[in-house]
Amino acid sequence: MSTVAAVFATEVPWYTGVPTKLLNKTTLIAASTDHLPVYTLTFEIPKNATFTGRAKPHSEVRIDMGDVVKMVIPNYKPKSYSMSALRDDEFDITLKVYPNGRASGFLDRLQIGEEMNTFGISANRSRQKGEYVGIVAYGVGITEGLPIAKAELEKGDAKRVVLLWASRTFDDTFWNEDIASLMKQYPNTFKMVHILSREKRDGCLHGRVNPEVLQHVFQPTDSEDARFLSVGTKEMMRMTDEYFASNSFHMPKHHLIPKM
Ligand SMILES: Cc1cc2nc3c(=O)[nH]c(=O)nc-3n(C[C@H](O)[C@H](O)[C@H](O)COP(=O)(O)OP(=O)(O)OC[C@H]3O[C@@H](n4cnc5c(N)ncnc54)[C@H](O)[C@@H]3O)c2cc1C
Repeated sequence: MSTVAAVFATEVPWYTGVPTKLLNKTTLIAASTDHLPVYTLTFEIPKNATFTGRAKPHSEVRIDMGDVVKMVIPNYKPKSYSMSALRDDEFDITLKVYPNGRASGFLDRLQIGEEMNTFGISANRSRQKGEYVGIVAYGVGITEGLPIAKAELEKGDAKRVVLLWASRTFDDTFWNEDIASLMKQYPNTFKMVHILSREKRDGCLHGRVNPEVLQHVFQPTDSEDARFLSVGTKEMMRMTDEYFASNSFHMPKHHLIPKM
């Protein structure tokens, strides 16, 4: 074998990731007949790991820019998960486990102390500044929505950050203490709105997200300065862009973090 062929034969593809140990599993919503379970998995950040190609170190994942972690599911493929928290030596992902879900099922079965391959990847986004930030999170999309809302509040240039979270019922929500503490910390800047499709509850909107709901929830003083983000399935995000456009917030002009 020539030297070049030998190098190619041994080179590990960039999307293989590096072994990453599961340290902890926290239940946010327990499995029941009515609710799919949601867990936070805490992993140790691999030390002295080398990343090539588009893979990047976990410590360089920019939660505020929509970067994600790729969880390499054996005999399947790398699947995207938002990093819900990043600390010096650890990171979290928060996931909903779907019935027969290939990736979420594997992650659910991973035992504390076991390793799986993971890597960080850039979402290739830039941020548009604006005094008004509106975020719509659909279901488990809050795993990206809340950390970005928090990051926007910490940056300090937004005068208002409004987060609309669409869930089936209030029992499908989690992180309510984190949300309450953000409301306490930023009483004049942060506003949280829940919309529930299958429950009527005081203090929450009822129904599905539509242009009228968005107009009611997001009321920037200066519409030119308004920036929005929606987090959900591709179809939900495309639909939300259309709703915003019908309210005169045309995308990508009003995207908070448009793709470059
Ligand atoms: C950029 C990005 C970030 C993401 N971040 C997160 C995250 O932080 N947490 C998280 O839990 N997931 C996240 N996801 C979704 C995740 O990548 C997987 O798609 C999800 O875990 C389902 O994969 P699965 O293989 O378990 O399910 P599959 O085997 O693909 O599907 C199993 C069943 O579940 C249903 N299903 C799958 N996905 C959804 C869905 N989103 N809503 C409703 N039903 C569904 C399918 O229709 C099917 O019936 C993210 C996706 C992207 C693109």
